[in-house]
Amino acid sequence: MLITPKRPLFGCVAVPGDKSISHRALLFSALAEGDSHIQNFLSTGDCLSTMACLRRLGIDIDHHGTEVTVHGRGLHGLKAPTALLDCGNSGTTTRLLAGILCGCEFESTLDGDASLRRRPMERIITPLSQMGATVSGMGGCCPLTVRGGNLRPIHYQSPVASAQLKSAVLLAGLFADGETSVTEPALSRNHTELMLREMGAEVRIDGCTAAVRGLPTLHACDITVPGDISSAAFLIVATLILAESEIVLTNVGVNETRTGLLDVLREMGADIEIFNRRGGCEPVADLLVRASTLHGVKVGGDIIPRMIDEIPILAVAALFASGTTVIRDAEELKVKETNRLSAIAEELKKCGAHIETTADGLVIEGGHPLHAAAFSSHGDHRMAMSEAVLALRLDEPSAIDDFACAEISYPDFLGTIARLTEESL
Ligand SMILES: O=C(O)C1=C[C@@H](OP(=O)(O)O)[C@@H](O)[C@H](O)C1
Ligand SMILES: C=C(OP(=O)(O)O)C(=O)O
Repeated sequence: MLITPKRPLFGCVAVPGDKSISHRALLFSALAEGDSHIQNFLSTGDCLSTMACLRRLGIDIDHHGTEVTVHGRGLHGLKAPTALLDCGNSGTTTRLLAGILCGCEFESTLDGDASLRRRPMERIITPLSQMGATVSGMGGCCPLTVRGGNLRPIHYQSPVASAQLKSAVLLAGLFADGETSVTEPALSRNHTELMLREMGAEVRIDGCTAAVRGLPTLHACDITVPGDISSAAFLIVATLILAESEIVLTNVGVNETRTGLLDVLREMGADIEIFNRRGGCEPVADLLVRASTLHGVKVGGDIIPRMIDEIPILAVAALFASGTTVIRDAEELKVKETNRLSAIAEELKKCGAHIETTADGLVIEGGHPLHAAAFSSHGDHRMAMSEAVLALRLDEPSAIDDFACAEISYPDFLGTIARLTEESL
């Protein structure tokens, strides 16, 4: 894919539905009694993997683009699959579904692509085994075989702030008689807690501890998925770094456990207004973003889980900020679709960036001259879109290999950029 430098972005756009919430809407609706209707569903790679797995587990799902109806079969309604459960590229599918399968009295195997097979599953194997399930992986990775049933509640002190780990334990906790809780070192996204509560489960949230009481009856719901702030992030940074740009992003999910990037960009000097706040258990808002003069910042600690998927695009913003940006406490990026810390440093250097990795983050010196380059996405959607945003600001067209992986979370990303550019003519 060849990306040419662009004029300002201008106009109004709604980003696609939130990936994390789309996964959860499917999974939890399957465990509910009755039909759940989902609107603005993210109908792309990862969420379609979740849908295919649920169908293999005997759930009927009607799917028309962004509208989905899940015919829930209740907490104990999943059927033994006759084939492997293919989670594709999706860590969320694997870890959340593993938690649910621990409550089912049959054996099933979860597997996925080469990237997924490298991602650590030991982090869920440990607590799920403590609950009484039999979960085994190849060297702590996929393929993962789960034999469930007869679970006991636990309190789990998680070594890592991970919503996927937390959700796996809480979902297994739905099948255990009593309260199952997870305490994490910093608060990760809380969509599981909010949606389970909305569906009638007894959920307790106390700082970094989330707990669920087992054996609830979950009731079917109408769920409208907010726009994905992790997808909005690419358009926000593109607008900030392309002079004279001004865009409005409508219907963006602004759950506080996801808005770390907005806080950091504002601290860097970004002109971002959040208005029209509305919504139910998952708040949404519209964002007005204008091109801005940015300066470097130090980022680390509890804010990192609130922007865990936005570090690659923050690194791109930092290239156009004066001074140095230091990102710490981000070692979790090493176990995403690719090692995002080394991949960002390797790729951004290709266009002349001054960027180095540290043990747990990145140091980026902004303001150096940059030039067009041939980038690799490393097969990682967030890398591909970060590189595309960077390419918009380079002197000549830049190439990105395997850009197609962007479809995992934002299929029409380049079309959206093209439309916003035309509107500025
Ligand atoms: O729960 C979720 O939907 C997600 C949690 C995060 O992963 P971790 O739980 O591994 O931090 C995030 O990186 C991923 O894109 C989606
Ligand atoms: C890490 C991500 O997703 P997952 O863990 O579900 O593969 C992501 O979308 O950036």
